[in-house]
Amino acid sequence: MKDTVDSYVTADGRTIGGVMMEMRNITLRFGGVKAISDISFDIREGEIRAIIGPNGAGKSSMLNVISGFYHPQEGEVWFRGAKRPTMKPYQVAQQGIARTFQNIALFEGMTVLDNVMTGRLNKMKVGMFGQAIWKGAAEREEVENREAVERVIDFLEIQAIRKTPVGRLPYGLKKRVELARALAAEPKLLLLDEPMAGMNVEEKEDMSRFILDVNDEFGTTIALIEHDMGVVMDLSDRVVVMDYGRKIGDGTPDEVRNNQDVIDAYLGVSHD
Ligand SMILES: Nc1ncnc2c1ncn2[C@@H]1O[C@H](COP(=O)(O)OP(=O)(O)OP(=O)(O)O)[C@@H](O)[C@H]1O
Repeated sequence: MKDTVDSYVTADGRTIGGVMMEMRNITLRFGGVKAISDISFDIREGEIRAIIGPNGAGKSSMLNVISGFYHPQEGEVWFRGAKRPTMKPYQVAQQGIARTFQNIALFEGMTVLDNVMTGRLNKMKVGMFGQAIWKGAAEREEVENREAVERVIDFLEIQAIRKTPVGRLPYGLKKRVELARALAAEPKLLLLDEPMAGMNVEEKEDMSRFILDVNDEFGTTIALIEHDMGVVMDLSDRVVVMDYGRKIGDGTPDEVRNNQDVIDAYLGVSHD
């Protein structure tokens, strides 16, 4: 039903719009290894979309295709109604797609504030040369950047640590700073690679709340990979399930939970 309508309202009152991103028949190989085998799915405006699957299923590879780090040998990526040409990651970022990484990728020696500021780099239009010529424009841009960063810092409740070097923070807070950096780019689509990995229960609860709030208050579309099933089923509107590079399920959390192929994959039932 949901695949055929333009938009719908979720049980908790959020509006999910039309298709934002479409992966069509994506195949990605590394030498002889087929990391992704002919997979198609879409992500709708305003949606929280999860990609799940056992280890080595191809989830990170898929996120890397979306963010332009990997280029599939076959298939097409469509974004907001247009087929995307082969793009470099920074070009994908300029289209409004930001991401976090499975292993935290922050500058440990830099403060929280400066790390979050790096999320604005793809927004800077004036550049070094321009700064010398258009002083006014450069100053305006600087103010805009500062304001956007401060908004995110407030939103994610990390004011108290804004001057702290990231290397000194506990793991859960580093993950939150990474989210802040991605949000500073004001993305239309936010990709989260295992946002809860390595977190304790309380940290997971906090992160879940922030993800829901980002989606609700900024209207950001979110695609995430996550191993914690409880979290995935609570957070997501729809779930894609991968196994050995293939798509074995796609639907609401309830549909996926009751899908026999998915149950088999998680129980480790052998393949023919
Ligand atoms: N850069 C690469 N070079 C070669 N093989 C790769 C590369 N990246 C991924 N693979 C292979 O592609 C397959 C899918 O890996 P991928 O990391 O996408 O799976 P995953 O579902 O994200 O796994 P995990 O949950 O363990 O992170 C694996 O067999 C992996 O070894």
